[in-house]
Amino acid sequence: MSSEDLKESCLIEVDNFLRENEKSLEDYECMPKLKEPNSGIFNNILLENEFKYDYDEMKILQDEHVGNLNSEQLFAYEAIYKVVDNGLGSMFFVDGYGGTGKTFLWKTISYKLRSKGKIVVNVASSGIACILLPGGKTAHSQFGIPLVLTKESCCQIDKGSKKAQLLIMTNLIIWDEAPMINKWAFEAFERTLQDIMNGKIGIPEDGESIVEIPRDILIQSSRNLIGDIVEAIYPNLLENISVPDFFQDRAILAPTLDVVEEINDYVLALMPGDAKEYLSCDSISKGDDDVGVDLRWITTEFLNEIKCSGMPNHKLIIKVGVVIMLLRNIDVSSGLCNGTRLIVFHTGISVIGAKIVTGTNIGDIVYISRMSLVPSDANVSISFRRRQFPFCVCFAMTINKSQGQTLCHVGLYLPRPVFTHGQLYVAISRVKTRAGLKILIVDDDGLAKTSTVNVVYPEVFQRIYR
Ligand SMILES: Nc1ncnc2c1ncn2[C@@H]1O[C@H](COP(=O)(O)OP(=O)(O)OP(=O)(O)O)[C@@H](O)[C@H]1O
Repeated sequence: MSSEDLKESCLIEVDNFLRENEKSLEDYECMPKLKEPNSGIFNNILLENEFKYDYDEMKILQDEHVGNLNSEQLFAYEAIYKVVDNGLGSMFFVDGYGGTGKTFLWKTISYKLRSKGKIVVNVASSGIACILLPGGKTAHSQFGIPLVLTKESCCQIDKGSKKAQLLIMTNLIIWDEAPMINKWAFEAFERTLQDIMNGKIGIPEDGESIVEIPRDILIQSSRNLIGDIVEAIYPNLLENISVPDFFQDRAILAPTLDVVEEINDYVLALMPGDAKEYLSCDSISKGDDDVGVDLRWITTEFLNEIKCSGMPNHKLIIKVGVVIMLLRNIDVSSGLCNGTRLIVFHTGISVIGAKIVTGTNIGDIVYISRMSLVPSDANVSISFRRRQFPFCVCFAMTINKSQGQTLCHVGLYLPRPVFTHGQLYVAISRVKTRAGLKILIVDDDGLAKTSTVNVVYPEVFQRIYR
């Protein structure tokens, strides 16, 4: 092969990789171009990718899946397909507890429509859920939803852009884990759709009620509240610690980060072995002097104190055997995404060795190094960077972080009620069986209660499969 041909082959290969991620060499001025550029249909890679599906293969998959649908899945499948096929335009909210086959339904509908040459855009609110959808992406990346949202936000989709063309031609949008995203994200997306398509869908939904929790699910509390919930979910911790997979299917959920940290510190202290401490290196983002804050007051110690959602703490303490959760999408194709849980087996100076225990790559061994992270939390008004391992300890996790996980034992600890629509539903639907669910609700005096404020339907408890 001549060096010219070799160069062309390399460029084709690079172009193919870029196309898988909805870019091409044409998007980069500095890159050499292909001799015969692949302009594709409509000169739009997003549409090109949607029309790449092999109709016969989709038909086979569709037949396989439809034949297996249970009656409830079939009902939803037929209702949705009828509306899409007739171009009627509608919105469906498909409600189902964890593991009852929602993703299976999305797949079936996607195969069916794709086998007919229709376009289905599959998104999920979290990275961990989107890898389970055929051709899935996070809602943020697919719709250009801003990381920092306000009431007036719009998505970063320009009229006439490739993304706008795709949305105009789309027959169905499937949004998995929808309740777990800030409502401003939907409002931003709706505004954007109105802008590029002149349409309006959906009506506001809201509601709040007191939900009485059945006795068999409640934890009878002593005065050691955290000890009680830990014992309910991680019984006889010291004896069971060496049992393979003991931690794999268990987690305690709580509404806020401070409570989650308290539980994690408690369990960490119970575990045998030497604790290793990893400190981050924090710095103000360069050139970010427009925040209206006198930067002379922002000391390193001040930055170190900042704790926010989606960001590891300045001080990370772990031991061998500890369960951790990734806080960034590192390599989605290898199952290393935001929300993946792992168990630490090596605590090196610059790398942490861990085994994946959730998602698509269970059992894989990975080594994680430090990375530079910036907060995406809208409540953090200072732009700063933190160089730290991109994970947190996760015997307990926030309800929001638990989306996409299906577990055998879930402890829900509510020292204060859930605070956003759908949160209690998400927490409870993480568990596979009613027997695996334990809830501890605490009043202002630290005493166990039997009810909590909620914004979903009480029937949820009657229909968890036993
Ligand atoms: N009708 C079906 N026939 C065969 N297998 C099914 C069917 N429905 C679901 N499953 C299987 O059950 C398991 C759980 O289903 P699925 O992942 O679709 O649930 P889910 O409701 O999306 O869960 P979660 O809320 O946790 O995301 C999967 O392995 C799926 O393949």
